[in-house]
Amino acid sequence: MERLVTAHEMQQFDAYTINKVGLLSLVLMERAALACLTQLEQQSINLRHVAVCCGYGNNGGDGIAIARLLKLRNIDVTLYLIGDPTRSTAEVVKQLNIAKAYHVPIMTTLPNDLSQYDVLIDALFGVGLSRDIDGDFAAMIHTINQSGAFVMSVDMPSGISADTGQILGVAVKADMTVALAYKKLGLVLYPGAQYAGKVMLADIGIYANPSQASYYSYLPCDLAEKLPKRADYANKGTFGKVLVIAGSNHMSGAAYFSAKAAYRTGSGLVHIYTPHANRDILSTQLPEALISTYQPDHIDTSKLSELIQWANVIVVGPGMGVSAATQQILTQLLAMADQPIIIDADGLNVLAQDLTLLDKHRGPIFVTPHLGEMARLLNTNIKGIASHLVASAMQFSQHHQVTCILKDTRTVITSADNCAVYINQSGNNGMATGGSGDVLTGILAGLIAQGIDLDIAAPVSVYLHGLAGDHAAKKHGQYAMLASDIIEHLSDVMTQYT
Ligand SMILES: NC(=O)C1=CN([C@@H]2O[C@H](COP(=O)(O)OP(=O)(O)OC[C@H]3O[C@@H](n4cnc5c(N)ncnc54)[C@H](OP(=O)(O)O)[C@@H]3O)[C@@H](O)[C@H]2O)[C@@H](O)CC1
Ligand SMILES: [K+]
Repeated sequence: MERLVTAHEMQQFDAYTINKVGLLSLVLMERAALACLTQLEQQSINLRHVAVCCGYGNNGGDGIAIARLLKLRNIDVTLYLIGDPTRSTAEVVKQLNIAKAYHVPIMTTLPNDLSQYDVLIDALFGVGLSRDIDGDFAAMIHTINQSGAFVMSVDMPSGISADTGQILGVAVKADMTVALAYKKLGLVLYPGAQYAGKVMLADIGIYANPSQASYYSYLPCDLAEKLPKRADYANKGTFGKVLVIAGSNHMSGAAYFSAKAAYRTGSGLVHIYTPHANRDILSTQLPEALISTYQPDHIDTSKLSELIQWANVIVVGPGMGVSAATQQILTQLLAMADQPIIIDADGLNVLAQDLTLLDKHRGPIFVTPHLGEMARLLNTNIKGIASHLVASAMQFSQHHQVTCILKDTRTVITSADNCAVYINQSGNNGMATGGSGDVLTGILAGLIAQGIDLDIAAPVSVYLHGLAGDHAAKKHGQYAMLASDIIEHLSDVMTQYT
């Protein structure tokens, strides 16, 4: 598991390490500078002419120490100091005195051009960036971005919010960022992840006191432990029963993807409930599935009740269309069922028309909106959601007591009981293809059917979905891969990592 931190958490850890543990601030800074230098030396780039661009906060302090270490290696280095010197931290004052003692060349005027340098080190702002950048700092960042030099950012690309990954006015486009102690959320969330370039993590001796992470991602080594164990002595009932309510007249693809993914993830039985017109095609495509059908203009409520009682977990919504039938099925489901329900796609669009439906359900609810669906659920616009992924998902989870899987390049998962927030880092742009979301609902249902702990069901499913997508992309390429390829590569991932 990889822990991710906010700016506030990082500041708390820094303060705890310095004030309670007793490690000197200058020692941490020296380690930060050495770690940056080591990373730089491992890149195959020229280090003949280097400029280090510093502010007067401690991120600048790291930069001044880096400039001095470069000077000691006989590299031609120039230190540019931007901003108001009266705002210098105590560490910056000390670092500057040391740098002067080692004769590091220091400039305090804004350069018009930095293209004569091979490498630029960006130490303008780290986790202390608190507002939009303008004036001299903005001019400096534009000059850095226009230089054509290799750019290494210290801790954060200056201008990127450590909490949201958003650009505060203007931001440095780095080739590489050395994250000190922990990756900040803004290095993982977009557009920050793109501005950061390659992210390297450096241990500088920070002691994180609170052991419970507030934000985390999974790593491949987590899968074996998290996937539900399979009993040797088993029958098909052992691995759970999934009900997939999906599809609309002559539109059976979503039901197929969801049901097949649930089987491929290991569930014992999958029952599809879909309009009558889809029976023949689905029974041909997926003979393993049980199939019951309905006439969209006349839902048989007693048949639906029977299916609800049969299932351990229910998927509702993929490909159903926003219709009276979808509305009726969702309403009955939420009123009757007490097992976990996964609401996706048109299930969410119908829900957005009447969110009080959620109050009726007694069991756990998982919602899987993409940005457009989330905007409808929160009655806002996509831009607002995209720039505040974590806050948006958290707001919906807490207000409606549901697990929210907000799907984006970095899918964010928040839970009703305010557990740690999961941010997914597996997957690739080839997964932005029709049917990919249906596959995710099937994986989630499949794992829940097999008894995975509900607290980790959503993160494990999203991570597994992304890894299967990465395997599919390796085989078919990101342009050509299909949702069905994600399903086909579930087996590689589940055998490789377990
Ligand atoms: N000892 C430690 O704690 C360690 C810290 N370490 C390093 O320190 C970094 C954190 O340092 P930091 O907290 O000093 O913040 P930093 O990012 O340098 O910037 C703060 C300055 O920027 C200013 N400012 C903010 N926004 C602005 C804007 N838009 N436009 C203009 N000014 C703006 C702000 O001004 P103010 O808001 O006070 O007016 C303040 O002066 C961390 O990322 C890591 O690299 C490591 O070495 C490990 C040990
Ligand atoms: K920086």
